[in-house]
Amino acid sequence: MEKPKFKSVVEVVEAGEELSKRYIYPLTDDGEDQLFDGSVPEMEIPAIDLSLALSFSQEGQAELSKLHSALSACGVVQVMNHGITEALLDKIYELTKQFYWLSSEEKKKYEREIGTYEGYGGDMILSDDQVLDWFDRLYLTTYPEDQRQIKFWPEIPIGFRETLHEYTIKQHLMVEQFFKALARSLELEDNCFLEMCGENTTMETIFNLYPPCPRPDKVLGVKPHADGSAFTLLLPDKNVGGLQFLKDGKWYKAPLLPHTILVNIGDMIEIMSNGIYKSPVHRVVANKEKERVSVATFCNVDAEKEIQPVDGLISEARPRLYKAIKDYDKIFYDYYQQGRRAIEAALI
Ligand SMILES: O=C(O)CCC(=O)C(=O)O
Ligand SMILES: [Fe+2]
Repeated sequence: MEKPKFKSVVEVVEAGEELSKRYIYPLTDDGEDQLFDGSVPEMEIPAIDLSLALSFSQEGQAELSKLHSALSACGVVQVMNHGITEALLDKIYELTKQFYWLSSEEKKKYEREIGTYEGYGGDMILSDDQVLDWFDRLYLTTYPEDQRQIKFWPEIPIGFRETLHEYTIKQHLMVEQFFKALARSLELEDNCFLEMCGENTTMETIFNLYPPCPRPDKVLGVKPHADGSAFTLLLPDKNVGGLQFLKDGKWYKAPLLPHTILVNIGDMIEIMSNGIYKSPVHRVVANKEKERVSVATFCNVDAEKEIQPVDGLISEARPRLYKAIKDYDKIFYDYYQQGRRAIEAALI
């Protein structure tokens, strides 16, 4: 159960208080962990033309092979030709920033309640010894429409609701295409994942703000985690870096990638693909001078559906890795806040 509210990071900053110990990461024996300052090597994230990948042409086949090798090696790609205009992506960034520039009083009209995700607030605190992440967020269910809680959708900045609605419709089309590309890249029927996910695939969009942090050497924007989604569409800040991925035990920073959408695999597709596609562990480091924003959309499996590795991806050479699992989101958050990977609970 969530503990009573701590302060939002913006409130901590505004009050000019000394940094609470609750944000400081304890030292571990692994010196690598302490490199929070962004001086890690840059990761190359392959670019995939989504429209071309689905085109039934030779070039399309090459694109699908590229997708396969990227997702089996590191679980993240930048997607181009996704059907969403640059202008719309720019508008989403802009409205996110404008929302966070509002007064605390205005933002609190959309404040989430203790023990629930939806709305504006800080990191959810599940235990007294949990190290807190340096972000504030606005968490909104966007799809299907009848699951929206409109009272949490900001009325100001003007246009926020309409633009998020438009973005959701466009994302939904892209999500269907991406599910098909995933299936095709694994030589499965186009609708294989879509059918397993159920008709009620849900989408949640999270608007993250990382204010400047006085101790970026000791505090993290977001602790290391893998996403519990099927996959995540991510718009990282166009100008301020901070996102890092763990690959073969080492951290790499994501390059700044204006105008593409990063898509990372989440635990659901790792399970359904029998571990062929990886749900990458990632984190966000804090920045001393600059604020950073990002907008992540989690595409989730219908909670009622049981998910498991697809038959066609199980063989003698590749035995089944995961059991059938339901209501994954219920166990996910507990594991997440302990810095553990929830997917371990699904391992055979
Ligand atoms: O801010 C980012 O770039 C990533 C955020 C993230 O990993 C998440 O919200 O799950
Ligand atoms: Fe994430």
